Amino acid sequence: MTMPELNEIKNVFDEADLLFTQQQVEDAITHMAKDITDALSQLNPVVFSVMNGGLVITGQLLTQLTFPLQASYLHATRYRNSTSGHSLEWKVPPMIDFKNRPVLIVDDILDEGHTLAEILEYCHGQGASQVYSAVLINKQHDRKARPDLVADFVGLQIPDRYIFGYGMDYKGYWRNAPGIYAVKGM
Ligand SMILES: O=P(O)(O)OC[C@H]1O[C@H](OP(=O)(O)OP(=O)(O)O)[C@H](O)[C@@H]1O
Ligand SMILES: Nc1nc2[nH]cnc2c(=O)[nH]1
Repeated sequence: MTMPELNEIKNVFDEADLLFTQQQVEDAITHMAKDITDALSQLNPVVFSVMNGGLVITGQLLTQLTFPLQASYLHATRYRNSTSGHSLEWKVPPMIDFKNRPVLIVDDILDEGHTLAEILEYCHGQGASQVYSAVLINKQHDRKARPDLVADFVGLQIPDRYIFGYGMDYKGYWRNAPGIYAVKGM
C-alpha cells in the first residue's frame, strides 16, 4: 500500500466516531459469556469462529467459557456485488465433525444476515443437533435477510452505520482497533 492510501487509513481512524469504548465492549463480551455458559455448559458444543471478522470476539469469549468445548473456525466471506445478489464464498468449511452435537457459531457482526443465515443452514444440513449463534454486534435496520433473523447471543446494538474495530475492518485495516468505531459519513 502506498503512502497516500495509508494516510487515508489513518485519517479514517482519526475521524471516526467512537460508538463503544474497549471497556464497554469487554463488558458486553463478559455478559455474552455468562449467557452462553448458562445455555451450553452441559452440552459439549463445538464452537466455530467465522473468519476473519470473528477472530477477536471469539478469542475474547473463549477464555471466559470455562466448560468442555471444542474450538475451531470456518472461513466464509460474502461477495459484495451489487448486481449478482448475495452469495457466500466458503474458503474453509468446518473441519471438526459436529454430527449430533450442538454447534455455536461466533461472528463479529450480524448486518443483513446473509452470512449467518447460510452458515446456520449449513450446520443444520450437516446434522448438528442444535445450532446457536453469537455476534458481538447487531446492526439495526430493516434489511435483514429474514425478518425473524436474530442471533441467540448478542453483545451490542448499533445504528445503521459502517463500523470497524474488534475484528471488523475498514478496507482490510483496523480489525485491531480497540473499540467499535463508525466511519465518518458512513
Ligand atoms: O450480515 P451480513 O450482511 O451477511 O454481513 C456480516 C458478515 O460480513 C463480514 O464478513 P466479510 O464477508 O466482510 O468478511 P471478513 O469476515 O473477512 O471481514 C462480517 O465478518 C460478517 O461475517
Ligand atoms: N467492517 C464491517 N464489516 C461489515 N460486514 C457487514 N457489515 C459490516 C460493517 O458495518 N463493518
